[in-house]
Amino acid sequence: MTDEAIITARDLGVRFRRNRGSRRSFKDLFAGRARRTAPGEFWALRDVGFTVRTGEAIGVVGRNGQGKSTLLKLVAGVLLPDEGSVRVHGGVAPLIELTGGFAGDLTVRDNVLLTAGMHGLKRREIAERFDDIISFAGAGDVIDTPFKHLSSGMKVRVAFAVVSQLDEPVLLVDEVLAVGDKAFRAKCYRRIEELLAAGKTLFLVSHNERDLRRFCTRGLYLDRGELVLDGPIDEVLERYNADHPA
Ligand SMILES: Nc1ncnc2c1ncn2[C@@H]1O[C@H](COP(=O)(O)OP(=O)(O)OP(=O)(O)O)[C@@H](O)[C@H]1O
Repeated sequence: MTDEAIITARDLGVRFRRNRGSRRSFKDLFAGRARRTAPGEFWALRDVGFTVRTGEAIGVVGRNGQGKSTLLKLVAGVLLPDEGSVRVHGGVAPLIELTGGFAGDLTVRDNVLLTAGMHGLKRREIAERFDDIISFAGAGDVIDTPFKHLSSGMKVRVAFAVVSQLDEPVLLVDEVLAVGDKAFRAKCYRRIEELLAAGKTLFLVSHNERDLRRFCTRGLYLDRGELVLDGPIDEVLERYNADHPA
């Protein structure tokens, strides 16, 4: 691990509406920052700040709906904060929703090519890694199948296989891995260990304590959108368990 900060998050806030699809009305766009929380709105995250050094492995814990996925989406840059900022020095390989940002109508092959290309892999590098990706996923039979027709488990297999082959320095893994079967999960965990050994930075959202202790050195505990504790993973889990006994 080096002392270099790879992620800096300051005063992060994300506001959602409880009962409407769209996050912002046209009128809101002109109301500016002075606008207070309107009725029906709530803060999914508020005043969240932390710094991550290269090579750290961070476990994000909290009950359902407390802002964990929202935080990962901010780090991935797929969601913009309403307050504060998050800066990542380098690219992010996100495995954060079942679809992994894949295009449902495109085939597995085209999704692999597109994702690898979007993350800056050269044509030759993609060609070299393509077979490994397909074989890691066990997706040889579905290469030309539209992604949307894959089973949930197979979607995750393909997404993990690609994301873990990108050269980005930061890897984000949401609970999606829980969908994979036991043998595939074991394979993913070995791959995550290799990536950590290679100096990558990891964010892992999980409700599985064993996984969190296995991979993570540090924990972020979110409750009602607030960062309750940022510390060594053992301390964070102890506090979380004390607050919410099974
Ligand atoms: N696009 C959205 N519009 C409105 N509310 C949302 C949106 N996305 C998330 N939320 C809400 O924000 C809160 C935080 O959600 P988030 O998915 O970050 O929780 P989480 O801690 O990851 O939960 P889980 O453990 O269940 O995955 C929840 O109340 C959720 O319903």
